Amino acid sequence: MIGFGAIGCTVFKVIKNDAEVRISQIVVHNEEMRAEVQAKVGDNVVVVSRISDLPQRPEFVLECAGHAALTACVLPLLASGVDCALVSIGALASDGMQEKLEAAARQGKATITLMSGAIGGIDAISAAKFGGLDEVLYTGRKPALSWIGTPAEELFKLAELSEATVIFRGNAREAAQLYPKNANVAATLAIAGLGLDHTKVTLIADPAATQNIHTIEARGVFGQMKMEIQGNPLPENPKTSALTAYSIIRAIKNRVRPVVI
Ligand SMILES: NC(=O)C1=CN([C@@H]2O[C@H](COP(=O)(O)OP(=O)(O)OC[C@H]3O[C@@H](n4cnc5c(N)ncnc54)[C@H](O)[C@@H]3O)[C@@H](O)[C@H]2O)C=CC1
Ligand SMILES: O=C([O-])CC(=O)C(=O)O
Repeated sequence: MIGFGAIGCTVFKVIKNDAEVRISQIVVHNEEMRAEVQAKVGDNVVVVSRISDLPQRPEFVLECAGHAALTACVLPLLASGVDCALVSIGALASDGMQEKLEAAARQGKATITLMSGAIGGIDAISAAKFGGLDEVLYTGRKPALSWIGTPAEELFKLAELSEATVIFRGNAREAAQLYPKNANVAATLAIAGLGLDHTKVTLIADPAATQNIHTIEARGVFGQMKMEIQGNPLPENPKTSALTAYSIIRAIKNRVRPVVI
Protein backbone atom coordinates (compact mmCIF):
# COMPACT_ATOMS: atom_id res chain seq x y z
CA MET A 1 0.00 0.00 0.00
CA ILE A 2 1.33 3.45 -0.89
CA GLY A 3 0.21 6.12 1.61
CA PHE A 4 -1.09 5.64 5.11
CA GLY A 5 -3.38 8.61 5.67
CA ALA A 6 -7.15 8.59 6.17
CA ILE A 7 -7.84 6.07 3.38
CA GLY A 8 -4.81 3.83 4.01
CA CYS A 9 -5.44 3.62 7.72
CA THR A 10 -9.14 2.74 7.22
CA VAL A 11 -8.32 0.06 4.65
CA PHE A 12 -5.63 -1.41 6.90
CA LYS A 13 -7.95 -1.61 9.92
CA VAL A 14 -10.48 -3.70 7.95
CA ILE A 15 -8.01 -5.90 6.07
CA LYS A 16 -5.79 -6.72 9.03
CA ASN A 17 -8.41 -9.19 10.31
CA ASP A 18 -9.14 -10.71 6.89
CA ALA A 19 -8.47 -14.41 6.43
CA GLU A 20 -7.80 -14.23 2.67
CA VAL A 21 -5.56 -11.21 2.08
CA ARG A 22 -2.75 -9.41 3.80
CA ILE A 23 -1.24 -5.94 3.50
CA SER A 24 2.41 -6.87 3.92
CA GLN A 25 4.29 -3.72 2.87
CA ILE A 26 3.49 -0.01 3.22
CA VAL A 27 5.29 2.89 1.54
CA VAL A 28 5.05 6.17 3.46
CA HIS A 29 6.14 9.68 2.55
CA ASN A 30 9.33 10.05 4.61
CA GLU A 31 11.49 8.54 7.37
CA GLU A 32 9.69 10.45 10.14
CA MET A 33 6.37 8.94 9.09
CA ARG A 34 7.97 5.52 8.77
CA ALA A 35 8.52 5.17 12.51
CA GLU A 36 5.05 6.56 13.30
CA VAL A 37 3.27 4.18 10.91
CA GLN A 38 5.44 1.21 11.91
CA ALA A 39 4.30 1.68 15.51
CA LYS A 40 0.64 1.69 14.36
CA VAL A 41 0.74 -1.40 12.13
CA GLY A 42 3.05 -3.64 14.16
CA ASP A 43 6.15 -5.63 13.29
CA ASN A 44 4.49 -8.06 10.87
CA VAL A 45 4.21 -5.30 8.26
CA VAL A 46 7.23 -3.80 6.49
CA VAL A 47 7.12 0.02 6.35
CA VAL A 48 9.52 1.87 4.05
CA SER A 49 9.79 5.41 2.75
CA ARG A 50 11.01 4.52 -0.79
CA ILE A 51 9.85 1.80 -3.15
CA SER A 52 13.50 0.87 -3.75
CA ASP A 53 13.62 -0.24 -0.07
CA LEU A 54 10.78 -2.78 -0.46
CA PRO A 55 12.26 -6.16 0.50
CA GLN A 56 9.74 -8.14 -1.59
CA ARG A 57 8.22 -7.60 -5.02
CA PRO A 58 4.58 -6.76 -4.27
CA GLU A 59 1.84 -8.87 -5.80
CA PHE A 60 -0.64 -5.99 -6.02
CA VAL A 61 -0.27 -2.32 -5.07
CA LEU A 62 -2.86 0.15 -3.83
CA GLU A 63 -2.11 3.83 -4.21
CA CYS A 64 -3.85 6.04 -1.65
CA ALA A 65 -1.21 8.74 -1.23
CA GLY A 66 -2.05 11.67 -3.55
CA HIS A 67 -1.15 12.81 -7.03
CA ALA A 68 2.65 13.03 -6.54
CA ALA A 69 2.87 9.33 -5.66
CA LEU A 70 1.98 8.33 -9.22
CA THR A 71 5.31 9.54 -10.57
CA ALA A 72 7.33 8.53 -7.51
CA CYS A 73 5.91 5.03 -7.07
CA VAL A 74 3.22 3.88 -9.49
CA LEU A 75 5.07 4.42 -12.80
CA PRO A 76 8.16 2.40 -11.76
CA LEU A 77 6.02 -0.35 -10.19
CA LEU A 78 3.91 -0.76 -13.33
CA ALA A 79 6.99 -0.77 -15.53
CA SER A 80 8.40 -3.60 -13.42
CA GLY A 81 5.24 -5.65 -13.90
CA VAL A 82 3.24 -4.98 -10.71
CA ASP A 83 -0.54 -4.49 -11.04
CA CYS A 84 -1.64 -1.23 -9.38
CA ALA A 85 -4.99 0.18 -8.22
CA LEU A 86 -5.30 3.97 -7.97
CA VAL A 87 -7.50 6.45 -6.11
CA SER A 88 -5.60 9.66 -7.01
CA ILE A 89 -7.21 9.59 -10.43
CA GLY A 90 -7.23 13.35 -10.93
CA ALA A 91 -3.49 13.03 -11.55
CA LEU A 92 -4.35 11.56 -14.95
CA ALA A 93 -5.53 15.03 -16.02
CA SER A 94 -2.01 16.53 -16.03
CA ASP A 95 1.37 16.23 -17.77
CA GLY A 96 0.41 13.39 -20.09
CA MET A 97 0.09 11.16 -17.00
CA GLN A 98 -2.61 8.99 -18.56
CA GLU A 99 -0.30 8.18 -21.49
CA LYS A 100 2.69 7.65 -19.17
CA LEU A 101 0.73 5.19 -17.02
CA GLU A 102 -0.48 3.28 -20.07
CA ALA A 103 3.07 3.11 -21.48
CA ALA A 104 4.49 1.88 -18.14
CA ALA A 105 1.73 -0.74 -17.84
CA ARG A 106 2.38 -1.98 -21.39
CA GLN A 107 6.12 -2.12 -20.71
CA GLY A 108 5.61 -4.25 -17.58
CA LYS A 109 2.56 -6.15 -18.92
CA ALA A 110 0.78 -4.94 -15.78
CA THR A 111 -2.73 -3.55 -15.29
CA ILE A 112 -3.93 -0.28 -13.78
CA THR A 113 -7.30 -0.39 -12.03
CA LEU A 114 -8.98 2.96 -11.46
CA MET A 115 -11.02 2.73 -8.26
CA SER A 116 -14.60 4.03 -8.30
CA GLY A 117 -13.64 5.74 -5.03
CA ALA A 118 -16.22 8.01 -3.43
CA ILE A 119 -18.85 7.52 -6.13
CA GLY A 120 -20.93 4.78 -7.70
CA GLY A 121 -22.33 4.42 -11.21
CA ILE A 122 -18.96 4.24 -12.98
CA ASP A 123 -19.95 0.81 -14.34
CA ALA A 124 -23.09 2.32 -15.92
CA ILE A 125 -21.30 5.30 -17.49
CA SER A 126 -18.46 3.13 -18.75
CA ALA A 127 -20.95 0.73 -20.37
CA ALA A 128 -23.18 3.51 -21.73
CA LYS A 129 -20.18 4.97 -23.58
CA PHE A 130 -20.29 2.06 -26.04
CA GLY A 131 -23.79 3.07 -27.17
CA GLY A 132 -22.83 6.77 -27.32
CA LEU A 133 -23.08 9.42 -24.59
CA ASP A 134 -24.45 12.91 -25.29
CA GLU A 135 -23.81 14.62 -21.96
CA VAL A 136 -22.29 13.82 -18.56
CA LEU A 137 -22.51 16.27 -15.67
CA TYR A 138 -20.93 15.95 -12.25
CA THR A 139 -21.76 18.11 -9.22
CA GLY A 140 -19.68 17.85 -6.05
CA ARG A 141 -20.98 19.51 -2.90
CA LYS A 142 -18.90 19.54 0.27
CA PRO A 143 -18.99 21.45 3.57
CA ALA A 144 -17.56 24.95 3.10
CA LEU A 145 -14.50 24.26 5.26
CA SER A 146 -13.57 21.18 3.20
CA TRP A 147 -12.41 23.62 0.51
CA ILE A 148 -9.74 25.14 2.76
CA GLY A 149 -6.32 24.72 1.16
CA THR A 150 -7.79 24.87 -2.37
CA PRO A 151 -8.00 27.79 -4.84
CA ALA A 152 -11.56 28.40 -3.52
CA GLU A 153 -10.00 29.77 -0.33
CA GLU A 154 -8.51 32.67 -2.30
CA LEU A 155 -11.77 33.42 -4.11
CA PHE A 156 -14.29 33.13 -1.22
CA LYS A 157 -14.41 33.72 2.52
CA LEU A 158 -15.24 30.08 3.17
CA ALA A 159 -15.76 30.43 6.92
CA GLU A 160 -18.29 33.22 6.37
CA LEU A 161 -20.44 31.69 3.60
CA SER A 162 -24.12 31.80 4.56
CA GLU A 163 -25.44 29.82 1.58
CA ALA A 164 -24.33 27.13 -0.87
CA THR A 165 -21.89 28.77 -3.30
CA VAL A 166 -20.59 27.54 -6.65
CA ILE A 167 -16.80 27.72 -6.40
CA PHE A 168 -15.99 26.14 -9.75
CA ARG A 169 -17.67 25.52 -13.08
CA GLY A 170 -15.72 24.01 -15.95
CA ASN A 171 -14.57 20.71 -17.32
CA ALA A 172 -13.18 17.69 -15.46
CA ARG A 173 -9.59 18.32 -16.56
CA GLU A 174 -9.54 21.83 -15.04
CA ALA A 175 -11.36 20.62 -11.92
CA ALA A 176 -8.89 17.78 -11.33
CA GLN A 177 -5.89 20.07 -11.80
CA LEU A 178 -7.21 22.84 -9.54
CA TYR A 179 -8.70 20.57 -6.84
CA PRO A 180 -6.41 17.52 -6.58
CA LYS A 181 -7.89 16.40 -3.25
CA ASN A 182 -11.52 17.07 -4.13
CA ALA A 183 -12.10 16.30 -7.79
CA ASN A 184 -10.74 12.79 -8.27
CA VAL A 185 -14.28 11.55 -8.76
CA ALA A 186 -14.86 14.13 -11.51
CA ALA A 187 -11.80 12.74 -13.31
CA THR A 188 -12.92 9.13 -12.79
CA LEU A 189 -16.35 9.83 -14.21
CA ALA A 190 -14.77 11.65 -17.15
CA ILE A 191 -12.32 8.86 -17.97
CA ALA A 192 -15.17 6.33 -17.80
CA GLY A 193 -17.41 8.41 -20.05
CA LEU A 194 -17.01 11.46 -22.29
CA GLY A 195 -13.40 12.29 -21.40
CA LEU A 196 -11.71 14.93 -19.26
CA ASP A 197 -12.39 17.82 -21.67
CA HIS A 198 -16.07 17.09 -22.30
CA THR A 199 -17.39 16.23 -18.84
CA LYS A 200 -19.01 19.23 -17.17
CA VAL A 201 -18.22 19.84 -13.52
CA THR A 202 -19.73 22.08 -10.84
CA LEU A 203 -18.18 22.25 -7.36
CA ILE A 204 -20.11 23.75 -4.44
CA ALA A 205 -19.07 24.90 -0.96
CA ASP A 206 -22.10 24.46 1.28
CA PRO A 207 -22.00 25.76 4.86
CA ALA A 208 -25.07 23.63 5.70
CA ALA A 209 -23.62 20.35 4.37
CA THR A 210 -22.24 17.72 6.74
CA GLN A 211 -21.59 15.12 4.04
CA ASN A 212 -19.84 14.96 0.67
CA ILE A 213 -22.63 14.91 -1.90
CA HIS A 214 -21.86 13.64 -5.40
CA THR A 215 -24.42 13.87 -8.22
CA ILE A 216 -24.00 12.31 -11.65
CA GLU A 217 -26.34 13.11 -14.53
CA ALA A 218 -25.89 11.48 -17.92
CA ARG A 219 -27.84 10.98 -21.13
CA GLY A 220 -27.14 9.07 -24.29
CA VAL A 221 -28.33 6.21 -26.49
CA PHE A 222 -28.75 4.06 -23.34
CA GLY A 223 -31.32 6.50 -21.87
CA GLN A 224 -30.80 8.82 -18.89
CA MET A 225 -29.24 8.40 -15.50
CA LYS A 226 -29.27 10.48 -12.35
CA MET A 227 -27.49 9.28 -9.25
CA GLU A 228 -26.60 10.90 -5.97
CA ILE A 229 -24.38 9.70 -3.17
CA GLN A 230 -24.53 11.41 0.20
CA GLY A 231 -21.18 10.23 1.50
CA ASN A 232 -20.09 10.28 5.11
CA PRO A 233 -16.60 11.72 5.43
CA LEU A 234 -13.73 9.84 7.07
CA PRO A 235 -13.11 11.33 10.54
CA GLU A 236 -9.35 11.49 9.85
CA ASN A 237 -9.88 13.62 6.70
CA PRO A 238 -13.30 15.21 6.12
CA LYS A 239 -12.38 15.97 2.49
CA THR A 240 -12.46 12.22 1.83
CA SER A 241 -15.60 10.06 1.78
CA ALA A 242 -15.53 6.71 3.59
CA LEU A 243 -16.75 4.92 0.44
CA THR A 244 -13.33 5.59 -1.13
CA ALA A 245 -11.69 3.25 1.39
CA TYR A 246 -14.44 0.65 0.92
CA SER A 247 -13.92 0.74 -2.87
CA ILE A 248 -10.29 -0.27 -2.27
CA ILE A 249 -11.33 -3.10 0.03
CA ARG A 250 -13.66 -4.31 -2.72
CA ALA A 251 -10.76 -4.31 -5.20
CA ILE A 252 -8.56 -6.28 -2.81
CA LYS A 253 -11.27 -8.86 -2.15
CA ASN A 254 -11.97 -9.18 -5.88
CA ARG A 255 -8.33 -10.25 -6.37
CA VAL A 256 -8.84 -13.37 -4.28
CA ARG A 257 -12.50 -14.30 -4.63
CA PRO A 258 -13.76 -16.81 -7.22
CA VAL A 259 -16.64 -14.46 -8.07
CA VAL A 260 -15.71 -10.86 -8.91
CA ILE A 261 -18.38 -8.20 -8.23
N1 LIG B 1 -10.98 8.64 -6.10
C1 LIG B 1 -11.60 9.15 -5.06
O1 LIG B 1 -12.83 9.04 -4.94
C2 LIG B 1 -10.83 9.86 -4.01
C3 LIG B 1 -9.46 10.01 -4.11
N2 LIG B 1 -8.76 10.62 -3.13
C4 LIG B 1 -7.30 10.72 -3.29
O2 LIG B 1 -6.70 9.94 -2.29
C5 LIG B 1 -5.60 10.64 -1.74
C6 LIG B 1 -5.41 10.20 -0.30
O3 LIG B 1 -6.55 10.56 0.47
P1 LIG B 1 -6.50 10.57 2.06
O4 LIG B 1 -6.04 9.28 2.57
O5 LIG B 1 -7.80 11.12 2.51
O6 LIG B 1 -5.37 11.69 2.28
P2 LIG B 1 -4.44 11.91 3.56
O7 LIG B 1 -3.85 13.26 3.36
O8 LIG B 1 -5.17 11.59 4.81
O9 LIG B 1 -3.30 10.79 3.37
C7 LIG B 1 -2.38 10.75 2.33
C8 LIG B 1 -1.11 10.15 2.89
O10 LIG B 1 -0.21 9.84 1.82
C9 LIG B 1 1.09 10.27 2.19
N3 LIG B 1 1.91 10.49 1.00
C10 LIG B 1 1.97 11.57 0.20
N4 LIG B 1 2.85 11.36 -0.80
C11 LIG B 1 3.33 10.11 -0.64
C12 LIG B 1 4.26 9.32 -1.35
N5 LIG B 1 4.88 9.77 -2.44
N6 LIG B 1 4.52 8.07 -0.91
C13 LIG B 1 3.91 7.59 0.19
N7 LIG B 1 3.01 8.30 0.92
C14 LIG B 1 2.73 9.55 0.50
C15 LIG B 1 0.87 11.51 3.03
O11 LIG B 1 1.99 11.75 3.86
C16 LIG B 1 -0.37 11.11 3.83
O12 LIG B 1 -0.05 10.42 5.01
C17 LIG B 1 -5.99 12.13 -1.90
O13 LIG B 1 -4.83 12.93 -2.01
C18 LIG B 1 -6.78 12.14 -3.16
O14 LIG B 1 -5.93 12.42 -4.26
C19 LIG B 1 -9.37 11.10 -2.00
C20 LIG B 1 -10.72 10.99 -1.86
C21 LIG B 1 -11.58 10.38 -2.87
O1 LIG C 1 -14.00 11.69 -1.12
C1 LIG C 1 -14.75 12.40 -1.80
O2 LIG C 1 -15.88 12.73 -1.43
C2 LIG C 1 -14.34 12.81 -3.18
C3 LIG C 1 -13.06 13.47 -3.29
O3 LIG C 1 -12.50 13.95 -2.34
C4 LIG C 1 -12.44 13.54 -4.61
O4 LIG C 1 -13.14 13.40 -5.61
O5 LIG C 1 -11.23 13.77 -4.69
